Amino acid sequence: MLNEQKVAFLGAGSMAEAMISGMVSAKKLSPHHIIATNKSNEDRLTELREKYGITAISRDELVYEDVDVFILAMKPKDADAVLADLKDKINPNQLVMSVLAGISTEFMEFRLHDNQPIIRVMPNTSSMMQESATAISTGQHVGMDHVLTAKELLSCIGEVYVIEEEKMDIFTGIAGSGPAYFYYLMEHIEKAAAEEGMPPELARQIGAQTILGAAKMIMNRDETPSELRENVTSPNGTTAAGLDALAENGGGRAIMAAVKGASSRSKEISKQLEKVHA
Ligand SMILES: NC(=O)C1=CN([C@@H]2O[C@H](COP(=O)(O)OP(=O)(O)OC[C@H]3O[C@@H](n4cnc5c(N)ncnc54)[C@H](O)[C@@H]3O)[C@@H](O)[C@H]2O)C=CC1
Ligand SMILES: O=C(O)[C@@H]1CCC=N1
Repeated sequence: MLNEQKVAFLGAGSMAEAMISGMVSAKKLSPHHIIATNKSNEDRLTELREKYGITAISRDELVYEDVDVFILAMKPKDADAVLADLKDKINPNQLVMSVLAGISTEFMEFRLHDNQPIIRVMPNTSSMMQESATAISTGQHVGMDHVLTAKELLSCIGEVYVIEEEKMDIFTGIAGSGPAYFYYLMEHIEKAAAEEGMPPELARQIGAQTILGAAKMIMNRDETPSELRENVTSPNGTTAAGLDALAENGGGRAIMAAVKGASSRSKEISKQLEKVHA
């Protein structure tokens, strides 16, 4: 189904690259049918072309009518300018997907054609390993065929969850921004290990394997995370000491604050744009 589809990214930064990498690895689309575009950075396009064998061209070179699916992948602050430009170049049969944090389908629908099918997407950079947790929510003019196309395309980069748009902010707090929390955790694991004399590279491998193992346990076992944690924790043992230190230092609160902070920022971006364009 995806075979003949042409997918054009508008914006060629880290998120676009992570998705492109996953899509190329999945081999469901011809790499030539994956098109990366940006406003002006030609070196970046050359890099992507050489690394992934895709079509990488400037926005001005893009033949808009040949594209089946557009993926908006610039920063939210550039959305308005890009949408204004896009409106004159696309038709209402083309599917527009957007990975922009905080930009609602309503905002995009208002700026494109009546009846434009728009799907809001929240992937994460683990797309590069085809391990993204990706959410989609649909605009008013999206049909089942569009949803199927989006799901098939995004399954190239990992798991896909269809959610209500009002849940996009919290999804962003958990999954869009989520990899950064685990990288931050790893940075501190490495630091503690180094202070105890373990080489950081070795600590990195051990820490990553530990996160991977815990994730697989959560995904494949029936126990809840609390039960799994209890199974690790011997009375008066090492884990109890570690968890006590986490609690004493506000570990749980800090994790909740991170998720809620990112979610709030997603809401705030939406509100700021609504205000500017009211
Ligand atoms: N980085 C991440 O982990 C995630 C990012 N996102 C979303 O992805 C989007 C892009 O984020 P990043 O890739 O991290 O940013 P980035 O700064 O790495 O890339 C932005 C890209 O947009 C291009 N650009 C800027 N103005 C443009 C225009 N007018 N027309 C075409 N291209 C234009 C830039 O040249 C650059 O290639 C953001 O909206 C962000 O909310 C969503 C999920 C995760
Ligand atoms: O930091 C950001 O705004 C983007 C959206 C989710 C992850 N990165």
